[in-house]
Amino acid sequence: MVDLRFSEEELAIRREHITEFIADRVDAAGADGAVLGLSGGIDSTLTAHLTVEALGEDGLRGLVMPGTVSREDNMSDAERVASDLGIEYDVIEIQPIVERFVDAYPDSEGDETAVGNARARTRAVLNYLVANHEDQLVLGTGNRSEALVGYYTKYGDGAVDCHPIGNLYKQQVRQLARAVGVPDDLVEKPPTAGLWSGQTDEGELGIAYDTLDPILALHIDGDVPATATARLVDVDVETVDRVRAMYERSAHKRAMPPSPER
Ligand SMILES: Nc1ncnc2c1ncn2[C@@H]1O[C@H](COP(=O)(O)OP(=O)(O)OC[C@H]2O[C@@H]([n+]3cccc(C(=O)O)c3)[C@H](O)[C@@H]2O)[C@@H](O)[C@H]1O
Ligand SMILES: Nc1ncnc2c1ncn2[C@@H]1O[C@H](COP(=O)(O)OP(=O)(O)OP(=O)(O)O)[C@@H](O)[C@H]1O
Ligand SMILES: [Mg+2]
Repeated sequence: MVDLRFSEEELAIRREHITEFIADRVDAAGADGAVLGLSGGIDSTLTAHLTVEALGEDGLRGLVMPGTVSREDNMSDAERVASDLGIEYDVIEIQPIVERFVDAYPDSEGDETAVGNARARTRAVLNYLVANHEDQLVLGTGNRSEALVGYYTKYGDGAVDCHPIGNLYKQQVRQLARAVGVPDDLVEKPPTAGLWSGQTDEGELGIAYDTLDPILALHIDGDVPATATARLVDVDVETVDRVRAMYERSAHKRAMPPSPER
């Protein structure tokens, strides 16, 4: 299996690079710190840790935003992260807001994707409500694996001012999370978008991150042909082709909305 984890030396360099990036973005914007959504998952937990390293505990506000499908253990983990880091945080229930959207367009009721994405977009509106009012930047928590396959909600969790961990594949997110002291139970729990009940990233994507990451690194980022990638990762070539299809189908999420040339 192809291993994308960093050497100790490279890991330390990456960690410093990301904390400098966060401090530089906030400084360049003339902002008074940053805000991010805390879900109890590894991406937001790692981003919060690195932001406190960069800005100090006064530089970050966390928003814990449960909805009806949010698991209670995830929400208590999110509050534990905020308390352990010593940052200020608010708990905001999104269900009443999401219900208003569904009431406004009742045909959407029961559509898991549409309503699930409305949950992610409701959180984005709240992030920006706080950022505008507190003069802060909204930090994204997306990693490179999610970005390349488009596994996020356009203008939902994708609506942010910068992506501090956006260059790390999920395996590397786990490695850096351990290094900065994220508790093992948070590093090891199955990633979930939490948009509907029972959802997991690997279940919905149909592939484990330990398989997806090397395919992305070799075939998408490294231009290694599909057949060679399949051999190196020990999967069939159809799996590599399926990942390429996800990458191509989601190109619109990684680009500015286009206009006619003239
Ligand atoms: N070719 C194209 N050119 C321009 N725009 C295009 C387009 N194709 C679709 N679109 C637009 O994009 C929309 C579809 O994109 P979008 O609204 O994002 O919706 P979609 O990609 O269908 O769903 C979001 C996916 O991301 C997952 N997710 C969401 C949030 C968080 C996480 C997580 O890991 O935590 C994962 C979620 O489980 C789901 O699988 C369409 O309704 C259309 O408006
Ligand atoms: N209930 C929630 N409260 C606050 N923010 C949330 C909530 N659910 C999702 N988010 C925001 O949306 C982001 C995207 O979710 P995503 O699941 O990709 O990351 P994660 O939960 O941090 O990590 P993991 O992928 O391991 O579940 C989160 O990092 C967080 O910023
Ligand atoms: Mg999650």
